[in-house]
Amino acid sequence: MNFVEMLHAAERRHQSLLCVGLDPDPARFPHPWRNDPARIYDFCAAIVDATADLALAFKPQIAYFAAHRAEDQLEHLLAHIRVAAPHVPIILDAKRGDIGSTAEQYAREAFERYGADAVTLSPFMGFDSIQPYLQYPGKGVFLLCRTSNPGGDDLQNQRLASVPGQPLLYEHIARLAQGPWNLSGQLGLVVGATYPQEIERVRALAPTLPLLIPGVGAQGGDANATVRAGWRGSAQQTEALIAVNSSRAILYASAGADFAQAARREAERTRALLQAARPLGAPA
Ligand SMILES: O=C(O)c1cc(=O)[nH]c(=O)n1[C@@H]1O[C@H](COP(=O)(O)O)[C@@H](O)[C@H]1O
Repeated sequence: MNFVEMLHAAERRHQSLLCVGLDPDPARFPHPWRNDPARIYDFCAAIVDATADLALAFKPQIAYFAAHRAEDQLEHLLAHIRVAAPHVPIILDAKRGDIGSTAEQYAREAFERYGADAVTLSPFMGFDSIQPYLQYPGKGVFLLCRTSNPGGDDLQNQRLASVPGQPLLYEHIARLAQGPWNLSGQLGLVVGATYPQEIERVRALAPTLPLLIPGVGAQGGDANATVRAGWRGSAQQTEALIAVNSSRAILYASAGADFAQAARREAERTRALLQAARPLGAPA
């Protein structure tokens, strides 16, 4: 199964559009694990176990591991997800972007070392910085398009005077990803839940691509508006998926010993909000 097929299968199996983000911050762990980076694996594995049947995808954020010299724990975590949640694809949030020869090493890290099913990338350095990842058949590649942060405007909302139609930069990225760059059907786009109008625009420009949409939960994005803007489906089938990510709101729903149960409750709540927002006539 390729990444997109895995995503569709997980969506059907778990009736979920929720991507559970794994951004482990030891300073927010419950006692007695607080401030102990050696517990990153234990914390994340408990979250995975508590949400395995609720998630459309898991998204570990690599910086939260690397900053604590915990890459070995990340490897171990991906191996655990394969066993505990074998139907749930893993998006490694790395946001890489570099010249081809270096990108080859990053691609190897994501797909061979960690065994991720998909990766997030910055498209800033152009198509040759994306190509090495496309050499891995069946793997998914999400390109940053219209990010959830306020500073996303600085570049992404600039107009490109030299491109026919003078699109905004994020619109141009969406068109490239839907069209000429998507040689092997592996591309998807990242669009922030904090900007539903832009999600709608990206969806219009990229009708068949999976969208990774972070920004509900801690960043305050509206789950209902997000789904209505980005979800494409009919009564018969889902045409193009969205994976709506929430990290901190789930991970730190409780600071106590009940953190995993609280994470499950918050994941259930978010999943239900996303399901309820699907347009009428769409598959339940
Ligand atoms: O690529 C991402 O995942 C991403 C893109 C974006 O535009 N905004 C964004 O917040 N993210 C990531 O999504 C997660 C959001 O976390 P919460 O705000 O805690 O739900 C973090 O891991 C971010 O790095």
